[in-house]
Amino acid sequence: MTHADVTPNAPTDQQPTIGLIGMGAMGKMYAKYLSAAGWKKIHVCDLPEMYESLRATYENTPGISVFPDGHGVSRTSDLIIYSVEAESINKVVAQFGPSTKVGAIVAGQTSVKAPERAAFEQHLPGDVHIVSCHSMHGPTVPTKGQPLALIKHRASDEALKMVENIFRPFQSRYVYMSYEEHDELTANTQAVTHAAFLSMGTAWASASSYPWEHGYYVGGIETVKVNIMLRIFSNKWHVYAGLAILNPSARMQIKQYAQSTTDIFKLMLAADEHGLRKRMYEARDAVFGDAKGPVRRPILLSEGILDQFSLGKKGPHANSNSNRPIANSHLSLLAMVDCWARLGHNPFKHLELAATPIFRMWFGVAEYLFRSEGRLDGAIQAALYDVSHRYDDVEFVVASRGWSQCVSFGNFEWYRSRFQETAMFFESRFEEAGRVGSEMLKVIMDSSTEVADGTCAD
Ligand SMILES: NC(=O)C1=CN([C@@H]2O[C@H](COP(=O)(O)OP(=O)(O)OC[C@H]3O[C@@H](n4cnc5c(N)ncnc54)[C@H](OP(=O)(O)O)[C@@H]3O)[C@@H](O)[C@H]2O)C=CC1
Ligand SMILES: O=C(O)C(=O)Cc1ccc(O)cc1
Repeated sequence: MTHADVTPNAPTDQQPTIGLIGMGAMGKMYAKYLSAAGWKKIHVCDLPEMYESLRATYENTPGISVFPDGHGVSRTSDLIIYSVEAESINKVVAQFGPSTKVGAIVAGQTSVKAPERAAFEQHLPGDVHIVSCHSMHGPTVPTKGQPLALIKHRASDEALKMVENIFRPFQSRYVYMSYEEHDELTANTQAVTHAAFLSMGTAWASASSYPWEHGYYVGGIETVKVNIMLRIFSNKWHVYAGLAILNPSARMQIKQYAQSTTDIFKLMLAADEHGLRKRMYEARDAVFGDAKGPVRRPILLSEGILDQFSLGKKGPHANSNSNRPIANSHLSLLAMVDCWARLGHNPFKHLELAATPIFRMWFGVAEYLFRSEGRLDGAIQAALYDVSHRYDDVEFVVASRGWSQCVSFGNFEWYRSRFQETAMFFESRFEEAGRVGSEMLKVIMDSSTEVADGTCAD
């Protein structure tokens, strides 16, 4: 038996040593699952100043040994996973890569692979394998059933098999791709989706308005917008900055999103009903045309389900007769589908391949809106003639252009301050939103996995 075939039940001396460099949210998640599965030799480190506190954290966790830095981890491990900031990957691999054990396998968890690939190619010795990875979900989402990208870049089949076996306890769904395919896919799914939610947050913060307080955003689709926005702003800024700024494909997609937002807003201001309807119907047909997707149950079951996860109470602005939220232009969603159409994307393909939970939700609400003529026409009418959301819409246009410029300039400091300023505004609700958001993702993910007749429920 070789390391490649071994399971966590094997005697300790026959098990591979698994190294984790970077013990932030993702490193800790991997340590937790791998140790719980019974892998008995897990060597971890963070920055040297974290050594003592990491030792204290793991002193009673079976299988985990803490090292002062990445040299010890690299020299002793058969599989080394770098889970550090994308912006730092080059520096960290330059430091510890040369210490990699002969014949070991090296992986990275970074959400954007272009810098990781360059760092590995430049700094790793020629006698080590590169099989990279990316768990396509945040650290608090259970790994079971989620896509886990595996990138066999410079490696033997045996090395890939060993990585598959080590990660098996995650019960994730392996998706095989190249480094380039990874970055193209995540630009299409993650980067542009985040642009929409970052813009919502910045727009609401710029208007100094908590969306759950004024009654417009407390039901149905609005619940998804608010909960996911809060989830993103409660995560680390560098995760979003890295995957947008360092992904060569992301800039253009985010720019198109801002352009779609602006174009639609101009049609709204001009009350150009014919122009807006034509553009939205064309976008809908391009993205949701019948031939596009497999027949399956749509992602959202009902507004009733979503309403359970609302952070606010229906207030005076909610339409109390029908108990449904008031009409909204849904500018962020009109722009999303328009953007997918103009970029020639087929989000069904992305869903099948490797969608993150947030993309899945976002696609779900877009589908919910666009696959119902009544709902889409309601949004178009509201966009053209109901001015109650205009204040939010104008803030949204400005915010989406701001995020696009920020990503285009590639300035991490600017990104950090934009992100943190908005995050500060919403901070008091992060804890509750994390809990409610996780529950919402779980219920909706569970409801979206079965194949059914493809019709959209009310
Ligand atoms: N969070 C998420 O939702 C997901 C993140 N990812 C990706 O995973 C990677 C890690 O993300 P995440 O865990 O969230 O980020 P964190 O900031 O929580 O963790 C990164 C850790 O690496 C540490 N680190 C930095 N330099 C070194 C070094 N030289 N030696 C050892 N440790 C070092 C950091 O220390 P310090 O903080 O002091 O810099 C930090 O503790 C990123 O590339 C991210 O894009 C992938 C999937 C999901
Ligand atoms: O689901 C999302 O898009 C998230 O925001 C969480 C996330 C962030 C970074 C990743 O590399 C993967 C998942």
